[in-house]
Amino acid sequence: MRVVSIAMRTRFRGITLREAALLPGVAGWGEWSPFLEYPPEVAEPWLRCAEEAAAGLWPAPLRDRVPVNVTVPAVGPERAHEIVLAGGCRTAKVKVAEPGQVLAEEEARLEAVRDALDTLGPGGRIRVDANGGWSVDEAVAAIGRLDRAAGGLEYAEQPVASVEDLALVRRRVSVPVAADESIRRAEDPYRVRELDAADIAVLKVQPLGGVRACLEIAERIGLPVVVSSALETSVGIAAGVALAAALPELPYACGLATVQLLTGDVVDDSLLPVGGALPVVRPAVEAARLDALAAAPERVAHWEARLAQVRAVRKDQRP
Ligand SMILES: O=C(O)CCC(=O)C1=CC=C[C@@H](O)[C@@H]1C(=O)O
Repeated sequence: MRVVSIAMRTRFRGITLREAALLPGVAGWGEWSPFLEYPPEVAEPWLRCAEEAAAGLWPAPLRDRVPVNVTVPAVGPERAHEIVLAGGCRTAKVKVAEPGQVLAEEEARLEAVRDALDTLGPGGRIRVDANGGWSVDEAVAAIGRLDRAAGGLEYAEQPVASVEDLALVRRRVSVPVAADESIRRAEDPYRVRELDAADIAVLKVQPLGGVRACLEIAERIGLPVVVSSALETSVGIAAGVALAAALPELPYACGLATVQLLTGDVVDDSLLPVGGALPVVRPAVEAARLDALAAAPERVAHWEARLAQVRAVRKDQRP
């Protein structure tokens, strides 16, 4: 196992330093990078994703490029404008409902994003992600206001935390609703379908146990899918790209342009968007980069202990 530690360009999800473990296998490296606070049971499907990658078990691609969105953290309007211009993507996903933020700041962020997209040309789309940060009434009010500020929202992702509330919000707003945490953190990801709680399913390969597991969810959930990242290096992003490339239909841009949020990477040819899309490739890991980004020995020991804990959880789960 190799462990890397990479500084973020902008604080995102409360994180300023991203750690990832890379596991070798017959087909190359797989990335295992569950967030540090996740207990072993939660980190277990993330490991299945890394093992699948290292074993070379991805399905054949159906396309050779994957359209992506630029990800705009909860930053001020000037910075949001810069990020959208620099990204060159035609779709922007904007973080909203972060603690301590007021709606007026979010409206200003969305207006700046709209302005930057229009500078790049016609047809730009804006989606927002609230990470379950609103109550039902707050979500209904905020989505209306943000829809106006954005000049039309493509969709609102996880406006409220529970799947029941998601269904309530969906019935009260005209903007389409996407489910993320209601799928990847749920006991039963298919409750979203049973309750008619969403128009779109956001799938992340690591938390959901890999590319093939996600393909199965996509088939059973019966909703259009947006593949999104978990802030991986290009090794982990390649797994998301493999899923996006294998889906029978891909009507929306995917949230896989997040290598832009990192200050370093483990490959020379990072999976960064060109003309708003990622190429469907699996970039090769560079040994020199693993060395340059290597985490401190105590952090490597921490990840090794974590891996042992996840394997112990698996043993306990065996009948
Ligand atoms: O979807 C994107 O544009 C990028 C990925 C992204 O937003 C996230 C990645 C990792 C952790 C999450 O807090 C966050 C998300 O909420 O989807």
